[in-house]
Amino acid sequence: MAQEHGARQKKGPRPSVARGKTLKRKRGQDNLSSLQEQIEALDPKASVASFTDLPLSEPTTSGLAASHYKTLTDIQSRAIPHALKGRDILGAAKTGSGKTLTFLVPVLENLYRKQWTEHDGLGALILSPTRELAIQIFEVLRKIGRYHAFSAGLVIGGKSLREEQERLGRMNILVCTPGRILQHLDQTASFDVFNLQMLVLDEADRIMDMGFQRSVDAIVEHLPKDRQTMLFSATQTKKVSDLARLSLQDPEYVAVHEASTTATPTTLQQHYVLTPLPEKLDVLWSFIRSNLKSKTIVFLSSGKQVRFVYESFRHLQPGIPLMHLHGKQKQGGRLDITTKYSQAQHAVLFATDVAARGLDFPAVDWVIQLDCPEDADTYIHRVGRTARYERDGRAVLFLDPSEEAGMLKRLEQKKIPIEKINIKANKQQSVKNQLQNMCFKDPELKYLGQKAFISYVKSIYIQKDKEIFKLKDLQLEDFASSLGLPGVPRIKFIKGDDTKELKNASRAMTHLSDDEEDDDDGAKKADKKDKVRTKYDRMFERRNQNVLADHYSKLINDDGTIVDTPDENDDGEGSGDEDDFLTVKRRFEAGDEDLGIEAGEDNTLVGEAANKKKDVKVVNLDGKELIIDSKRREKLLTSKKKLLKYKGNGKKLIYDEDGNAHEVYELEDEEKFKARGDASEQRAKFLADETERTRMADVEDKALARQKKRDKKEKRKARERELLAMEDQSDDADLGVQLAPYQDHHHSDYELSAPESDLAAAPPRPSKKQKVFFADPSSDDDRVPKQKKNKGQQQQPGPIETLEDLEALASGLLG
Ligand SMILES: Nc1ncnc2c1ncn2[C@@H]1O[C@H](COP(=O)(O)OP(=O)(O)OP(=O)(O)O)[C@@H](O)[C@H]1O
Repeated sequence: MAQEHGARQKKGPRPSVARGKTLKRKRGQDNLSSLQEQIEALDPKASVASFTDLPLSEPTTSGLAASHYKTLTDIQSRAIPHALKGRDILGAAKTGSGKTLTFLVPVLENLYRKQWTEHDGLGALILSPTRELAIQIFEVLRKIGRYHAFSAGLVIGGKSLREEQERLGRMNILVCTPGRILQHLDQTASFDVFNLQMLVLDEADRIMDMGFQRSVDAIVEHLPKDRQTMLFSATQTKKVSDLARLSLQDPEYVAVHEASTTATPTTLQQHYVLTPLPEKLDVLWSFIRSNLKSKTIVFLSSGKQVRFVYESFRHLQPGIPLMHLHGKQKQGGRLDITTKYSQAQHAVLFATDVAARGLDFPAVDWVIQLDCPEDADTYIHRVGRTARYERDGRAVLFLDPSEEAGMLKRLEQKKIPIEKINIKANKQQSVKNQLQNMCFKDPELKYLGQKAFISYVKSIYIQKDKEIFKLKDLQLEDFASSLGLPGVPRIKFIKGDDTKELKNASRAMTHLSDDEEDDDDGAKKADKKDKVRTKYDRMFERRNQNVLADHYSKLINDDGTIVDTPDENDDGEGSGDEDDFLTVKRRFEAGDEDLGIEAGEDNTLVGEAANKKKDVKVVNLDGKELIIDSKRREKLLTSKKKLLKYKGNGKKLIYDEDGNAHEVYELEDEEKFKARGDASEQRAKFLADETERTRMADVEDKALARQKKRDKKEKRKARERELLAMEDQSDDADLGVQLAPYQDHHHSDYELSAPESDLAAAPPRPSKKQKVFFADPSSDDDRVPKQKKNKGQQQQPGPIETLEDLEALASGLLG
């Protein structure tokens, strides 16, 4: 925009064009003041039926209409008016009731009424607990915000920090995951949030719980206190501690379904089946075989469980597409799966709780909880993936007899109606023998099975609610054999493991490392202590080492040296494996000749070759040892640049007034030093002083960088205002009108808009034939729920289909 105005000033606008623009601005200004008046006059308690009844700007109204949103849902009609008036909101409404629009509409509107431009910086920050949900929110924002001029970005990790850094400073609205945005707040000097107007937490109870506690508190520290804050969730509470942490000001608690008799959608049928742990997989298999024309999500307690069930069922070929989703997959794969599953008519998705909250997969028929959820809230969110926005859905919870009483009590406390059903005996099939066969033939699958077993047992062990989860009551031996395993894997527990912490901690940091999960007795403990061991070391120490995939085998050198490669894509939020933090010293193979590198005068390089046939050790100044082969050595000697690598770091010298060089820290006279007191005290004091000095310097640097940026922005804005005023003066002479600059942004490069495909038709409903798997205990009737017509269900248009699409989106500038 600044460029545009600069050019205009030089040439001078043609009178007719300028008059047209002035008129347009005047109209905009009038509309804006009238909108402001309407908002002030708006009675937030009056019921609003249609979006056109709300005092919304033209771009938002058009965006909603183009996305086929006409009437408001309950939560929308009760919360949007408060939010438009700038109130802090605590929004609670059932799953699938339209909470996303409830915060997105006010975000767009409140920034629009403030005439937010790119020079104003970040106006709204929307936090989501998972990447998938952030992507989904971002897509809805793109749909309804398509006629606005704001710039919006998606910051969810999984791509280069630097690329994001470059663009962040230009964003008006950001949708992000807590970890990644905190990284930017700490590290990106150009990213300034001093002007932030709105903070939104979707799935707020999840974001405020222990897993994100530190990140959220640190994020909030960066934000201005004077802002509008909105919290939404299907399991939202009025927890005082949360309100204090976010400094909410007199929030409006909008709990639409608080008075409702159930906490879950009324269109959802909920059942549980009593299935002893060793029979779970048989029942699940039989269910899938009987519902080949359905769309189902199966929730399991860990990524390892998900992988095993997915891989083994895939081998068994049930006759329906199978997919799997868990936090350890790479971002591209995760995106691919969510897109494919969204578009699928019939499919089974095996997932961890990464898919439990917020995801709006269209037309899901069944939610199966193969593993019991950790609490009733998780239950509510999992089953909420079906029966969304006026649709029907069915949910089935698998309970081991030991879990039944405890879980039913918890569900009742949360007003969740659930009924027991039985499995029709004639529909049951067993896959136990097939799994045993497969594990025998395919060691890789057996290995996955062992991992699945261990992770399941551990998941039960670390659960907090011991009224539900009783490890000692589970038939573990039979469970292991139901997975096809020849024996029960040995497990060692560490006391003090905490469910939430474990779930959220980077996997690399958990106590539960692979060596504790081994069923192997061959690994020698004494050895383990002395060596630096990688995950590959541990794999090779296992008895079942032939289970390793080709990929791992390639990592072994001929002589058995193991090469560990760092996972560049591991962003700490999902990809990578649990032990990636362990690395071995990189080792080069021994060469034929000696290195011939002599110690230099400054002793930077020491060549040491005891024997021509042996390794050559190079010790650099930092004391690191490297072993170099002959070919590499030759190359090394020809390349000064490469040699620099072994030279260690240079010394920093300071010159005094007489031009004499000094080291930064020089030894002082020993007597003087002793006279000043105890050495350790002096050391501690020195460290404390230096730490404080660097901290202060860092604070000053950051403040300076921010101030510079603010000044620059201010200058730019002042210039823009000046130009507009000049234009106004000349136009006023002709027309006597005032200008409003925001209209100029319309359809500019920074527009928050993208062409959208129209809504896809809802997939056909499952046929009657496929729904005869579960039987009501009180009757033999196979009656199925009537499927309601899919009234106005908003399908995901799914424009983000590939990683490239996501990168393009995440890069921020849309239009
Ligand atoms: N006013 C509306 N008219 C028609 N469809 C709507 C309306 N509001 C929301 N929807 C649709 O309802 C579905 C659920 O909306 P949304 O994802 O916002 O629910 P939610 O309350 O956030 O659910 P969850 O608690 O699971 O996160 C979406 O497909 C959305 O397009």
